Amino acid sequence: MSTTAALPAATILGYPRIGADRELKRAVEAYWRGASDASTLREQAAALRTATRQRLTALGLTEASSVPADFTLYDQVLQVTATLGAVPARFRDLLGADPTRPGAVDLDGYFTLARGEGERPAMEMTKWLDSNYHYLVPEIDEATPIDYVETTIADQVREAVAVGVTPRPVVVGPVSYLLLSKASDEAGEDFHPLDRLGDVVDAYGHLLADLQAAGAQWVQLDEPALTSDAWDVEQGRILAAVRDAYTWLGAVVERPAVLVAGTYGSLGESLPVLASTPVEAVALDLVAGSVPPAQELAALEGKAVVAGIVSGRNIWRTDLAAALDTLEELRAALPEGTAVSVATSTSLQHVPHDVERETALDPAVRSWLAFADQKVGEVLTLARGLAQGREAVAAELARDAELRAERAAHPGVNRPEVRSAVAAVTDADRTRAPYAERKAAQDERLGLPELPTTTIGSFPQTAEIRKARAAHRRGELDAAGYDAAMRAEIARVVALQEELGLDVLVHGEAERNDMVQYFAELLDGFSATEHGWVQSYGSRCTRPSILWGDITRPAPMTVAWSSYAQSLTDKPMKGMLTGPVTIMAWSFVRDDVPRAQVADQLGLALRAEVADLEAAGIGVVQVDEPAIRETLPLRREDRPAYLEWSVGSFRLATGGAAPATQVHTHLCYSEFDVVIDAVDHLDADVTSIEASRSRMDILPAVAAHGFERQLGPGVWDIHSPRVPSADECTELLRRAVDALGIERVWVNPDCGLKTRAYPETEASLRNLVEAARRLRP
Ligand code: MET
Ligand SMILES: [Zn+2]
Repeated sequence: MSTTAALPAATILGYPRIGADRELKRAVEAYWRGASDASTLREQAAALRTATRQRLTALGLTEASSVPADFTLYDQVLQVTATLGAVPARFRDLLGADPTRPGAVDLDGYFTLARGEGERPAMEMTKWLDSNYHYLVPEIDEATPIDYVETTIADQVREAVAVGVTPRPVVVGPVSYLLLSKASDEAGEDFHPLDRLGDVVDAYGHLLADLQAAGAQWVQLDEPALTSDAWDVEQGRILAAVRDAYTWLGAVVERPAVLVAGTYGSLGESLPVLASTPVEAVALDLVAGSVPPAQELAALEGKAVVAGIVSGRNIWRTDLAAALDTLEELRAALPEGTAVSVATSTSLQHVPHDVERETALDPAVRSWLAFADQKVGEVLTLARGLAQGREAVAAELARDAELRAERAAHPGVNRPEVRSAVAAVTDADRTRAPYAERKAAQDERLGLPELPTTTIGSFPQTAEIRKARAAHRRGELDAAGYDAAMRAEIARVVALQEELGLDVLVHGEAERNDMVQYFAELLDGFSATEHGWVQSYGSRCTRPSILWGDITRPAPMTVAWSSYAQSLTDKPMKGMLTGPVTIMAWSFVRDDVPRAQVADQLGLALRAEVADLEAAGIGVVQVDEPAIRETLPLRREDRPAYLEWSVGSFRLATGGAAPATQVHTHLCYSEFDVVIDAVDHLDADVTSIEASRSRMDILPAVAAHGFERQLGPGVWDIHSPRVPSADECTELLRRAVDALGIERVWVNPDCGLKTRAYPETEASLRNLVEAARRLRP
């Protein structure tokens, strides 16, 4: 590297890829269906990139290297896997599909990695840090090919340069890539993906050279994994990896300047290590993290600093005055003359595009929000304020202060009756009768056999259900017609469960489009958006609700459906609620009160719902908390406080239930072992978890922990259309019985059935019931 171009004064660390109207989703899904061909898809993707570049330029990101080049057709981690040709052994034949690019997958191969094919399961998907985005987990072993084999990332740079824009390519950095990987099934006993750091860094060296050749002046290497200290490898080894990787990459002769981005939290001990390497700039997340101590900042002498001060995670306007305070504090603590750029804290991929389009939203609420495009404006404003002084942005500061005051004074934001109800909560409200007493009362009331069978709640969402919901939304089906359609569906699902011989029935959740949105629409304090889509994974998007006010429950939310369902059967009907933590995790949550306050407000609303279900004669209530694991803080020291309020809110929701009411909870896609203690503290009578894919591996840990209540480790992996045989279910169940004792085991699938079709649902449930019967004494 000869000369380093200055970093732009304002930039963003990434931008949503899916398109303001989900163009990418439509384009790739049409391709998958065979409704378009590869060249059409490539053209559509290029058009989307062009539109994004033009949009960002029009919004004011006009300096060289201020527009990120971070596009990928599916996932940013998979993009690195493709770039390195680092595919799992079961997909190796896909390498070399394109003779012009030896060792690389082609377009179809890229999608096959993500989606699987025939007997070959897709690469595993898991949550990206503590966000709702899912990435594809690389599977690495001693023999995984790792090389610089494909040029998609550099091609994006060339494409932009050709139209006069110098973009800043964004790539997941080498250390995070390996920390986010898992050892493949073929790996040796002691292998850790970090063992391959040298090969990965070597490949990145070639990538950097190609980016330089393509015309990039800067490259951004995202190292979000460095802001967590909860990896399965010692911190010292991670720090050594950081030092080695960036010392080595710094020595690459032909390369752009390197910006290492520490996103989703503070870099902590990684910061001094990065400071000791030749990288040209470091990005700090000042939203999830904080301004580092002065002596660490002093070590950054000679490097540029990117200050991530506008949240890439939430949808609230930035408090501009407070942000300027932080930026000035940072600048004052840095060595004299350090260049400070203003940026978002993370990529904006977690937020929707443009709040201006939300014309149906209450204008007051809308005025408090900033989506991706508004955040670009905030970054530019703050950069101007930092460079020229507050007077230069006086109008923006005044407007922001005004909106902030309006928000604080809005009657829905602060409801005294809600605040005092939360303040009046006591420990007793979060405490049920001792388990032994509950167990006796529930056994007597429910009279269930040993190894009781149940499902997790939802039944397949058929085309008819979706049609009825859509017609109702469009006003073509009136409330009575919609109600009748849902009741007919409930009756069908109840009859099916009776025929299958299940013991605890569900109403099937036909009326729910989504397990969080359903409640958000019925509670006060939430708003929905029309266009607020964010990428969840691949082509899948969600439209999170906005939780902006104090929460109240104007009317019962589930009682009519559950009691209708109960009226159709003598078997116990399970009422079905979504827990406070999951409602929060899958919504955009207000930033003006502590999360513990919000959680307790939700807890109280759900507590009232539980009471109404009980009053309607429902004897079993399930409160789903699948998200309790995914919002676990990235740093261990922050976890106890989180678990305290999150567990507390669940207990508030369920703590009023009578001893004879059986409380269930359900967790899925979770590494159950890390939260086992917290789950134990939920004090649910029955907990269902995901366990079939891991062949019940979790059970010894559960048994060792001394988790004493009932557990339903899933015996059917509902994420796949495969029907497990009765033998297979029996075998899994036998393991569960051996580990836990027959009196504690429930028999259920891994998760809800709403994404499944009826044929495999019926066949699988039949086998599941059969397995329980075989093992009953
Ligand atoms: C993601 S957990 C899903 C739980 C919900 N009760 C269902 O069955 O769909
Ligand atoms: Zn689930």
